[in-house]
Amino acid sequence: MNTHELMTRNAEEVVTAAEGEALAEDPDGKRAYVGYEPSGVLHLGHLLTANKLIDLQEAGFDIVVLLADVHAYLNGKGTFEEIRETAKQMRAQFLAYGLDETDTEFVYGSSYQLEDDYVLDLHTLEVETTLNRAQRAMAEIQSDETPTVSHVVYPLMQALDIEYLDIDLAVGGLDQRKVHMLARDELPSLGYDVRPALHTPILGDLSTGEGKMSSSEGVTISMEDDREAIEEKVNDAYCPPERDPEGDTVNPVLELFQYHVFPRFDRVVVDRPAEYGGDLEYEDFEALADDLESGELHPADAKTALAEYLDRLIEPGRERLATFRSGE
Ligand SMILES: N[C@@H](Cc1ccc(O)cc1)C(=O)O
Repeated sequence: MNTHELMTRNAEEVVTAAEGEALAEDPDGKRAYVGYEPSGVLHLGHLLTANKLIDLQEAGFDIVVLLADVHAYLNGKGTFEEIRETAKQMRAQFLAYGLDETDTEFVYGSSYQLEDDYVLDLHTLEVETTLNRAQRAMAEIQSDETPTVSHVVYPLMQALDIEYLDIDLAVGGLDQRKVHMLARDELPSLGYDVRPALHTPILGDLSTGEGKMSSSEGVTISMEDDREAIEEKVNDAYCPPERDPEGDTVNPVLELFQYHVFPRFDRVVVDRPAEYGGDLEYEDFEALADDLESGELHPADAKTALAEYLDRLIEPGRERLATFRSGE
């Protein structure tokens, strides 16, 4: 896979596509980042963007993971001390998941977001941006409680992070799109460059294939889940035999293979007893999806394999989490 393919596989869009292409031509020394509000336990939502970071790392980008402690604080996620502690756990789980320690820079937001220059730039952005625009930027990030002033400061700080972390490519789920657009529109008013953004899709809920999968809404798989819990969730997952069911529904089992399993494994083996035709082997997602659609691969066998591969992916992070919890 060439650099541009690695960069764009499984991505929903790059804004703009032309800027993305230019970047892919020479990724050496270029910096890509994702920011995460610290959360104690990683779930598949975090891992989807982490997979993209691993792709970008392989393509030659330098990776920055922002542990967005101040943002979590602004978003009402606890006391500052709690958030800092959680951020440490999160970092350990990301490393265990497969981000290369020597090529990944972890930065705490609070290490630079409280400095004079940053805060003054923030105030300038506050003057430049309408309340309405800042609120719209937050619509898909902030949970449904009553918005507070902190919720409109939040996206402006996220925009500034791109400049202060010296980022060449901002990465995030599609829910970050409006913040990235705000950054593209407003950074030049401070004399800073416009940077491209890459967005990953938001996957459907495991049990229904509808809406969005996250820890707060619906069923997801997290690093807290043991093999049994993963099997249970995957077994209960919606898995229609046809590939593209009508409307907004997706096949979550296929999505998990596409976005989580195939990017991280060269080959997927589905165990099947000899009397049912023996093992099946896949080197790419399309072949597996075709077999599921044609009936060659039974949904129950696909689910058994999916649970096994997800378990393998999550295992190292789960162990780190257990070590953390036992106080080591
Ligand atoms: N907005 C991101 C967190 C984030 C914060 C600051 C950033 O610079 C980037 C990302 C989220 O929803 O989790």
